[in-house]
Amino acid sequence: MVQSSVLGFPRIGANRELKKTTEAYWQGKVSVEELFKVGKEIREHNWKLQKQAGVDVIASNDFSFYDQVLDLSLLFNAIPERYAKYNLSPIDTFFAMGRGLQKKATETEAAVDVTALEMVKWFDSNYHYVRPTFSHSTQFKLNGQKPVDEFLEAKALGIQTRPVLVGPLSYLTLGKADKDSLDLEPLSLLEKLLPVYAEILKKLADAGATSVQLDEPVLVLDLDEKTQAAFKTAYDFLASQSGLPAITLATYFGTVVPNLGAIKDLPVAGFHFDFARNPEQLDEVASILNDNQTLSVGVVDGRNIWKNDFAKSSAIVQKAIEKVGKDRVVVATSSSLLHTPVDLESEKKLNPEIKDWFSFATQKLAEVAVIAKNVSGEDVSAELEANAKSVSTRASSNITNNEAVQKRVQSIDEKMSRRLSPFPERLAVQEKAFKLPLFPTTTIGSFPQTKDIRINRNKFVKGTITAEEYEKFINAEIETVIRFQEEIGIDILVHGEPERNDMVQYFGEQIDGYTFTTNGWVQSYGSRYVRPPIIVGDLSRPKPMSVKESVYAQSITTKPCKGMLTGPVTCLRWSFPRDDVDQKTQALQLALALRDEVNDLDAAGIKIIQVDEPALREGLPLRAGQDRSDYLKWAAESFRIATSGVGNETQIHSHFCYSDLDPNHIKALDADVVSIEYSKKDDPKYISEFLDYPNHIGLGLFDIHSPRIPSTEEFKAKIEKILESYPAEKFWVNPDCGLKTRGWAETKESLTHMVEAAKFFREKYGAKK
Ligand SMILES: Nc1nc2c(c(=O)[nH]1)N[C@@H](CNc1ccc(C(=O)N[C@@H](CCC(=O)N[C@@H](CCC(=O)N[C@@H](CCC(=O)O)C(=O)O)C(=O)O)C(=O)O)cc1)CN2
Ligand code: MET
Ligand SMILES: [Zn+2]
Repeated sequence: MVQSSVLGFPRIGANRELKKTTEAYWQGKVSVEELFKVGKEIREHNWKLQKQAGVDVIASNDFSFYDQVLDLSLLFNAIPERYAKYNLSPIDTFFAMGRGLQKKATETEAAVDVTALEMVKWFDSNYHYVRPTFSHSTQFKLNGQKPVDEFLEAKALGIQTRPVLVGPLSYLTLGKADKDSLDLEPLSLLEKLLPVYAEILKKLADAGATSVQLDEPVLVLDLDEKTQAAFKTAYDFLASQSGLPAITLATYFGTVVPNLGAIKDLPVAGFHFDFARNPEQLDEVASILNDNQTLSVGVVDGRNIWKNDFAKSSAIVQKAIEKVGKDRVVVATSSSLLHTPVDLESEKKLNPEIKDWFSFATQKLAEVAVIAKNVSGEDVSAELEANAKSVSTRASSNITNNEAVQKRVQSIDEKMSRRLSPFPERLAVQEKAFKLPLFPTTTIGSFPQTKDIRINRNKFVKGTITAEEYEKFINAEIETVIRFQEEIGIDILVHGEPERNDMVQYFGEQIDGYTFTTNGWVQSYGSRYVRPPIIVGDLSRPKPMSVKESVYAQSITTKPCKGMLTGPVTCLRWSFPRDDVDQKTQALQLALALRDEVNDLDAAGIKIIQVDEPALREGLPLRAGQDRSDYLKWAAESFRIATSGVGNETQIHSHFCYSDLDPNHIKALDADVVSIEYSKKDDPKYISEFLDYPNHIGLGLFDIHSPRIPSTEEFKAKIEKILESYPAEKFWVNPDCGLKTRGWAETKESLTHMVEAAKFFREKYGAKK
């Protein structure tokens, strides 16, 4: 019998229990015992669900209270001294590393003030991990035994699990040197790290684990020779230790073929590969297996919500069986299911025709089990038949086609993606029009999404308040935000985005060709989740989406008010895309919809328009090559199509966060002003890369993920440091990103300090001019 396997299950709970409890814990509203209890309940529920669905190989240690990479940093004691010094409990140290901590002194406890570690994109997904941060003083040792505890928890329920840990090479490669140790190369720590891996694996074996899954997703990236060679060092070392569980080395999100040399002859029990994304790698990866190694065939996509095509997947698995034999093949999800919503059954409002095309994490469990049965020769004809019917109904559905949209995409010409004049000419016109001071201050768009806003939106969605009442409420919120900004002296105001549940979902809900869920939450980072809208057909904008709110905001102030939109690439990347049409086409359709919106805003008198593209980098194919250059072309083209319908006097802004950007990618967008996340980029080299960027840049001066409030002096010191290399006349002052996840108290103070610092330099430089 061919086994079925799931690499990891969403840990947020069917009704976001994890978020609710963690946030309550942070607010001091629930005890640590209650927090741990909810974690345990979620784990138990998930394991039982998988068992019931007939999954043979079930993961443990896929749970985390914040992030699975941060779990390892805590487990291996990679805790920078600035956190360790407070002697907080392990869970509080963990949260402090994840999100920073600022606490006033009490009679019994000293004050705490520490920023969070850097948070970065997990490969090309909208999940973010906390970057391991090493220094010369990092001393790896086991700190607790979370994987063992969770393994034993499952065992007590009678469920034998396969613990999953990020593997040593991925853990180090995804990390970085701390600011006090910039000469440190993370990979140089491998020898010190390996014994600690061996120790935890040994403990797992002693607890009864017969196998473990070590995730090495870095194998789908371009790796230098040193890193490739280090795989052999690492896995030879683990194989030389006695009494460890059997290791399955798992890769996903791409093809491993260019790095085959790194994994050939590794002494592991088996490999897992992503065949949902790269079925073509089968021949080559199968050829490197020795006679005993198992092949875990990832065919059920862990990254999308489309129902699996059983016939197609079974054929891939059959081919794997032909190569290595039935006994050595496992049918699996392509990656952890972390990236998919929990359960389709909780969606009560979906059009039934469309709902039949989808499969969320819970449904994917059954898919893996059915495919395994099918290739084992069991009779699953009823399931196969139903599946074939769903697949063909979707293929022939006319919901997905809009000829007018297709024609418009075909008629795109080069002129549509070019601004009227080059930047210097635009700048001259804009300087006259806006008369901005040096160091102009602005924010990225959103202001605190308070409980009150969410409750009122919820009432509006449920129909307990009318559209008029809701609009009145939103306008009052906008007015509060405008008055606050006027009061502290911000130069370019925003309306605060109170009407938006999320920057992508909000637009998705207003664009034809999208569908959306009511409970399809997916973890983005920590306790923050998203409900990605789903692209099911050709995309078009029936009417303006953001004009009303922006125009209202501008109508109550004499200062310039910036309109904010989410760019085509980000709308695409943070949605579940179609898999029957290429991504470029979907991006161009979105670009045209947004172009209409930009033009409408412009016509309504909004002369500063920001089109956010924080997902631009995330969409970059993981490896250098043709795909990557194609992507960069159509991504930039999409942005420019969206923003080039306006005159020179209209100032186009864009915003980027959560990634190491390449200035060239940003240049290609030709935005007049860009704001980029910067506050946690400790490496001075980073800014030098932007020195020749011709247009204006706002470098993010504070971390918006943390409630921590930087002082005016701290802002001044940051600006001073940047001015050592960056020219004052191109320098805008703003936070790292939007403030929606912050509370008002810290928002007010932080922004006030930021503006004070800007004014200080304005005077200093003004005097010099
Ligand atoms: N899509 C997306 N991806 C992104 C970002 C982003 O902003 N959007 N930012 C970056 C970081 N990621 C982030 C992801 C989520 C959030 C975030 O704030 N999420 C909110 C949910 C936002 C949302 O959809 N809110 C809805 C639903 C809110 C809600 O929970 N309502 C209650 C009812 C009201 C109440 O009692 O509170 C309920 O449904 O139970 C709304 O406001 O309408 C959260 O988890 O808290 C922030 C950053 C990268 N990727
Ligand atoms: C993740 S980027 C967020 C941009 C958006 N305009 C905001 O301020 O929230
Ligand atoms: Zn941002």
